[in-house]
Amino acid sequence: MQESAFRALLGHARPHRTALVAGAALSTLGGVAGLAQPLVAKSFVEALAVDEPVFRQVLLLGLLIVGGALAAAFGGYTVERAAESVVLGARRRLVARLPRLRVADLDRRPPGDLISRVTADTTLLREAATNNLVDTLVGAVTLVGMLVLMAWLDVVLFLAVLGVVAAIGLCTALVMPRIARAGKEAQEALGALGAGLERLLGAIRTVKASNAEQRETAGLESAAHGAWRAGIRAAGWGAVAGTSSGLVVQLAFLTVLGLGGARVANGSMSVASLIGFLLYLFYLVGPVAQLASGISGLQVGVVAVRRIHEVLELEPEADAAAVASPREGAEHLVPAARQAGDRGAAIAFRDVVFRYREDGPAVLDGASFDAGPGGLTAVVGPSGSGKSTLFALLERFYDIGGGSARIDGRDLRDWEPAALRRAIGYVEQDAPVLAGTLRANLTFAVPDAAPADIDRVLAQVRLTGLVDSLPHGLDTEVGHRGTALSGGQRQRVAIARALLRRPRVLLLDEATSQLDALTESELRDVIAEVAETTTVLVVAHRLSTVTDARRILVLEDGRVRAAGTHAELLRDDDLYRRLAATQMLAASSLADPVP
Ligand SMILES: Nc1ncnc2c1ncn2[C@@H]1O[C@H](COP(=O)(O)OP(=O)(O)OP(=O)(O)O)[C@@H](O)[C@H]1O
Repeated sequence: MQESAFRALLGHARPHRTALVAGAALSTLGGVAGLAQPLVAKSFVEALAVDEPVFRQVLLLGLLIVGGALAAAFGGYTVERAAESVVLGARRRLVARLPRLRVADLDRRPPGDLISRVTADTTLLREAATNNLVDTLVGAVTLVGMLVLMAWLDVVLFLAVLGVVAAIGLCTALVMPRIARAGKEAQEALGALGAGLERLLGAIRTVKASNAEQRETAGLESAAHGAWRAGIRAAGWGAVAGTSSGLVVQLAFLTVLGLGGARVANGSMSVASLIGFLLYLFYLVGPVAQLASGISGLQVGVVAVRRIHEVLELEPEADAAAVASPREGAEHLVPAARQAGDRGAAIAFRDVVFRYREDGPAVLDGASFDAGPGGLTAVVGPSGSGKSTLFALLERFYDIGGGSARIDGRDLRDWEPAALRRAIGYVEQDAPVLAGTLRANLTFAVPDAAPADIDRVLAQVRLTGLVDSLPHGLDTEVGHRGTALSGGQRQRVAIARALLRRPRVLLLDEATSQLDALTESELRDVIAEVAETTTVLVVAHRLSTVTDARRILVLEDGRVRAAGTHAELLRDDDLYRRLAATQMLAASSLADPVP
């Protein structure tokens, strides 16, 4: 995994290799120009002393100063630019992938942690895939070059130095995994911090109402402390690596001095070679330090890359864009192909079994029913009996585990999820409204909706009055999660959004629970009208809203235990009778009174 993560890290740098090499070369050139300046300055002073013309030296010095500064600046800029591009590349891949991940995979990961992978981990990647990589490569190449020159100067001393380099390698090998572990813990703690923040801010009213600010803050502080502790540990191990390699180089210096002195004394080495050798050793400190810092940065980068690739490697759903031109046979599910006289899709579930987790309980346990084409089918049953799960399966948020589920005779698993969803209007249980304008929310599924269609659905959901009263009409901002709207208004926006799609299947999950009785009854008429050309499935806790459904399915423990009209179920099904009795619906039509 370490190796494949390193390969993945190189993969992020590869598209920018030309810029990285050019930037590193320019920076080096800038450094060399700096080193040459004292020499020219010396020649300038010498020329002055003997009263010679100094024009050449002044020109050269000017060139070195300006050229060196420009090369260093441009080199630094080129590397930083490549670094930003590495981050951009990773973030673009992540943001393109995240919304296409399967709901089941997203369920298992807190959104805050995913956000931290897009923001914090990509930032770490920035240094690793550019500066740390350049440092490691330049350090390694310089080190090898110097070792070759040393071997050429004196083999015995070279072998002594080689022993020292091996000791540095050993130190590094021992310390680096610890730096990697600390880096991993720091990133995980940051992920936990993101997840905690998302939990806190996502339910801030409940947090305040429960006086839980302090408790929640304590959790966040502990995550922040975790990141701090791990960061400090990584810094400590980094210092150990740096210091021990420095010490080892000093040791090498003394060894070479002693051994070299002896070799010079017995005549097997010249003083000039010893001086040259010692100078190389002196210069070895730079590349060794560069290599150590490069490698320790790469350790942290590898952790970040691993976290990024954990997301990138998750299997995405089929690309929605690919479904814009539907596969052969899928055309009839695309709304544009909705035929005149289309009555909606036919849904058939047979012995459907479904578990959220492989080792979890069967949430649907042999559910069978038929709905449509067209007509209103209501799904009722105790809380937790699997009603919302039925809708999630129809949307292919999850795939069924057993039995068969078909739409228009075709197995759900054979539909491209995106094509399937184009045919369905879905109003979730808590009717989410997104930050943005009212118009953006309404046309979310049909961005090019005609104004007349928007007006039509607004009238259907009884929102025309609200829109007229708003200062900016449809262009009014609804706030984060639609907080500027009331619960009932949010539900109506969500219903309007689904209706605008002119779906073949309309799924309403407790979609009118927050409406006043009058508006709810008006919407019931609209839904009845829609049901003439659309297969409508409604989940309702309040049975009063579904008594006139063509068919009512009674769900219990993941099974459809009974199906029929309100009157039939009152007559034949105990559970339905009990549900109806608690809502005082049974009085007029109950043949067999509730015990
Ligand atoms: N994403 C999920 N991961 C794991 N279990 C889940 C998930 N969603 C629902 N469940 C479980 O599946 C069961 C059925 O849930 P579902 O939401 O379908 O019930 P429901 O009939 O719609 O309930 P309610 O009327 O309260 O909305 C519940 O026991 C619930 O805990």
